[in-house]
Amino acid sequence: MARCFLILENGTIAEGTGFGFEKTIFGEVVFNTGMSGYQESLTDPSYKGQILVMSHPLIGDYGINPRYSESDSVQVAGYAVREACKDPSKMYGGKSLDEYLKENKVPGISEIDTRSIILDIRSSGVLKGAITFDDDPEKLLDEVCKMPAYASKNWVEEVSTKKVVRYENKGAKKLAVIDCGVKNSILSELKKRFEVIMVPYNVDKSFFRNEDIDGVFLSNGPGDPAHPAIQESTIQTVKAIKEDYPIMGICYGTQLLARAFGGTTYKMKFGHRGSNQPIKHNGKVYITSQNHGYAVDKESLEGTGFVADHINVNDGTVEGITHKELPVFAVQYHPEAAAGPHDTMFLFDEFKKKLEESR
Ligand SMILES: NC(=O)CC[C@H](N)C(=O)O
Repeated sequence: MARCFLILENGTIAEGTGFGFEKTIFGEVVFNTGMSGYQESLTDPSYKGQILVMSHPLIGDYGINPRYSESDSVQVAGYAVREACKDPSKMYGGKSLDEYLKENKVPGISEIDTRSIILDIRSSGVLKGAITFDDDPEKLLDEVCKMPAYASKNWVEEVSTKKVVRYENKGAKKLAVIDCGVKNSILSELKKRFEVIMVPYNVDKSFFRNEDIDGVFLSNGPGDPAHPAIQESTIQTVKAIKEDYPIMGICYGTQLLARAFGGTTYKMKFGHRGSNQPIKHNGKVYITSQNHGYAVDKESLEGTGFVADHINVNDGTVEGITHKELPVFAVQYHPEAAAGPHDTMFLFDEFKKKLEESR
């Protein structure tokens, strides 16, 4: 295994053991505290452009199961772990993290103190970073500091479907899914309940005039929901249809919906990424999976018609919004889990009921 370095804009240069595909990459460095679900995170399009650091020390021990992939490839820019299991269980065939990341042309670094790096991120906020196998990491420090801000790129463009894709479901209500990088597990929950028409993130509002749609779903996705390209496309379309259908959003979808109704979003210090985040909704506490670095600004919901009725118990962040009059709601967390607890899976059935009641 080759020497490898994780370089952070705060000057940290962590030397470790490289695995996966040997190349230099740059990205926004974020962390996930999940003990399982490494394959779901690696393949979640919401991580596009990010270097993912895991706080759990041993990653890869149960191998790779194609069923767990959230998209057709590894989406993270790079991966940083304490220990990349070299001899995984054979229960899913025994593919190692090293082989998997090599196949996907993504670099990884192991044998570094991931927890001290995470403490740095928790105190300073998310950082720009790079992973390199070059022997002179110092020379990259300047480039890391000068790399464009993560928020400056429209990452959704890289992960959204380029064409309309239809999934039949005879007799079921028709749901338009605006694909900002939808996870496979979310799509599978929707396909169980609806006839799904998946459309690109920049679908024009005229699409809805020509299709007999019963409801709309706004998906998870990477990047800043305030990006100008998103403002000028997805959010304009959502604005045009926001009072015409039952709408559900997950994660990025919550941010799009809030912004379409006049609310605002902000970048969090280091976000919530893991599968043990407690939220309170209607007097009950649910444990949820989360992967978000932006959030809806609660005060900005004033006058939008939304109430923030899902709240993070740890820090008071808005974790879900429900419209007081319209059949429209969205949650910042991931009710489909993948990986994590299924406490809030019922929301998909609540949404199905809204479509059945509304037309
Ligand atoms: N998983 C998501 O949809 C993430 C939404 C958004 N990119 C954020 O980081 O907050």
